Amino acid sequence: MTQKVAVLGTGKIGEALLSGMIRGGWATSDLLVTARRPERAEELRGRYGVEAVTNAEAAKAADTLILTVKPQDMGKLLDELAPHVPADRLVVSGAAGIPTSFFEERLSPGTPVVRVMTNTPALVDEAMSVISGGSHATEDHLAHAEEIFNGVGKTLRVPESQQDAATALSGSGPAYFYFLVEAMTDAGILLGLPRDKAHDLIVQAAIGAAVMLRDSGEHPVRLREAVTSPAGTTINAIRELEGHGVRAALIAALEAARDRSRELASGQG
Ligand SMILES: NC(=O)C1=CN([C@@H]2O[C@H](COP(=O)(O)OP(=O)(O)OC[C@H]3O[C@@H](n4cnc5c(N)ncnc54)[C@H](O)[C@@H]3O)[C@@H](O)[C@H]2O)C=CC1
Ligand SMILES: O=C(O)[C@@H]1CCC=N1
Repeated sequence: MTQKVAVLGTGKIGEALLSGMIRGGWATSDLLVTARRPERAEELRGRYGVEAVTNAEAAKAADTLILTVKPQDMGKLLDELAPHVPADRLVVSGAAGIPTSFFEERLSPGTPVVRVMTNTPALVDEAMSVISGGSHATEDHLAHAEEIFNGVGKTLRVPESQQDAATALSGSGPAYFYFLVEAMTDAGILLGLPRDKAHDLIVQAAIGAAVMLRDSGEHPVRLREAVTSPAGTTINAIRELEGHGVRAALIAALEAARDRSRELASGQG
């Protein structure tokens, strides 16, 4: 069955998903987008050849509605959409924090809702998208959401109770790695390297480490031990990281991200 999919509120994440779906072979005639600003709608039309419509038109025309506005804008979007969404539409939320019950309470009784937390590597087909169904989502609805998000990377189903933790780990996760690269590039400058060289060294070390983590089947501890020679350089660095509480800082940071996701649950911000 051909399914028309609309991305509503096509900002950074919405565009990443849209571009991935087109790369993955979706016909642009099966895709719709909505945007708040007319210039943005025009930009998306020009860049991808997709039709840009109003939120109400998208609700009528598409079988699957993917809502990618900020959590704080979701209540307003649902107020606008609710009168136009028949109960047989699949509603997919990409927003942090907001539970499926928030949508179910505002849409026609029985509307299936799937919650997905993806991340920006969707732009390079390396997303991690974590998927949970609401109370009316069937196996078919979850499989359809997986089909869409598998096009931009990996997917994983979790109980909805784990979504705030997933948001802290993989949703926000890329930002932590960019932060580390930024900090380590500064260290390279302190050690006398030009910024561009420091950046290239750290980025390639990150890519190499990421591929080994994914493909070697080894535990991260084993991989780190293989780098850490007796009386060598690495152990001096590790001692500093432990001394500065970096492990504890990361645990606290992810806990704070999880807590913020919980706070966003009301859609008020
Ligand atoms: N940026 C990220 O790394 C990730 C973001 N998310 C979630 O994705 C959602 C979007 O985040 P971003 O793409 O970063 O934000 P963004 O601000 O780039 O995109 C949101 C877009 O929605 C539009 N919008 C707001 N209200 C609208 C309405 N009523 N009708 C049509 N368009 C409307 C805005 O103009 C904006 O272009 C958020 O809910 C966030 O929690 C999830 C995973 C990762
Ligand atoms: O920072 C945020 O709220 C969004 C959700 C996960 C990543 N970015």
